[in-house]
Amino acid sequence: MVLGGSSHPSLNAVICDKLGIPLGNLFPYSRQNDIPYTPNKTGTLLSKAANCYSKPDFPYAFESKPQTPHPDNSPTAGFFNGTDALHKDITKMQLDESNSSPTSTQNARFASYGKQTPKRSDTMDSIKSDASTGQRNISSASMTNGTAHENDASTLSVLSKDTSFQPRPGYKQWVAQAGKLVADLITCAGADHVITMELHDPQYQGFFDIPVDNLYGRSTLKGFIQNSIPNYGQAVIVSPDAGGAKRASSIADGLGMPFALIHKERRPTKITDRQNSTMMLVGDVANRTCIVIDDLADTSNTVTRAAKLLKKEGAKMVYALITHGVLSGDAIEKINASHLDKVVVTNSVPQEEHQKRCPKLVVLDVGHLFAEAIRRVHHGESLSVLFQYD
Ligand SMILES: O=P(O)(O)OC[C@H]1O[C@H](OP(=O)(O)OP(=O)(O)O)[C@H](O)[C@@H]1O
Repeated sequence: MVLGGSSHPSLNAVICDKLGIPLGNLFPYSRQNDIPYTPNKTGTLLSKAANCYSKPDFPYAFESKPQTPHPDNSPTAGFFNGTDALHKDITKMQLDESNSSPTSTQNARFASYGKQTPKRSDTMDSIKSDASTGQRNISSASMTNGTAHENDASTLSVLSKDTSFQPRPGYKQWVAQAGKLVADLITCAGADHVITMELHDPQYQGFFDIPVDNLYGRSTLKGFIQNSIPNYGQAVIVSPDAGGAKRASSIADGLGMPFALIHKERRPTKITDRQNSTMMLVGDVANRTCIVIDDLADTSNTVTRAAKLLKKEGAKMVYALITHGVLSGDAIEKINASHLDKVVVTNSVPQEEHQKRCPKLVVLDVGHLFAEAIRRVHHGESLSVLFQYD
């Protein structure tokens, strides 16, 4: 399945058709909402939506039924679900084995789990004590004696019984629950491998219990800078917020270009204060071309406000290079009216309609990256070559 891939419909369809795999979709759920899961909490992005959740006639609730996988209910949560299921299998096989002597290699293997587990209480204790101090030293503990599958058995035992998540009083979860839920749904639906592009945070690969290959759009964006921006060596790469600084600075380092950072503060006290959140520039952009790099533009507030600030600070031209051009709501109108001179996006999101309405929009194709990744996965080849330019 291709996720977050080229959304050029015909291209995706051709890739999937040729390889005999189903066509996937975007994974926009990895960006967390900007409020904790408390309906009456005043937040920023989704506050208005959150307030309407508390109205009695509103048809949806934050907590879905059945409940969203969550560390508090570990039997349904992704990783623990897997280990629980495996643990149950092992226990069942142990019971079977106690009724009849093992006749196959597999039965003999699982029988050894049962025999070894009691002897490993010292190792389990050490893991338990490590967990209580916030450190999991499972790998080193499990290598102290025994074979790999013996270690697996005791580790599974510990994970499913002893390390269930205990929230501290007052602890608020800041997790993209929708992202975890959708990852679990995809896995439950039968996917055994996921290919994504530029997850908002690479850590979101951990939402999945199956292998994930997260591709990057940076090589494509770098190619545009080198081939289409005149005198790009004199330009400045700008990150519009601290969260994207690593992404933008890696491009600046790779091309030997200077780097500037905009500090975006999104901590208003009231819903209506959101537009007043402040942006401050660190770096010199006067009389230079600025290239704003970001992973996504949704409302396009971030890039349009960045462009306004950069022009105010003396920038000659402002390009925005964005991997995922979601461009929802009135984003296109904002871009048209903004100080941005050009907005460059990839076709990880369909751009045909956006292009008709936005003369500043340039679209780069990333279909070949997905095609190569799929080909390599299909033939069991390494994917690392696809990341070497990042
Ligand atoms: O077009 P917009 O609606 O303004 O959204 C785009 C911004 O949102 C994301 O960052 P976010 O605000 O989530 O902060 P982070 O990078 O620190 O996670 C993303 O990295 C962009 O900067």
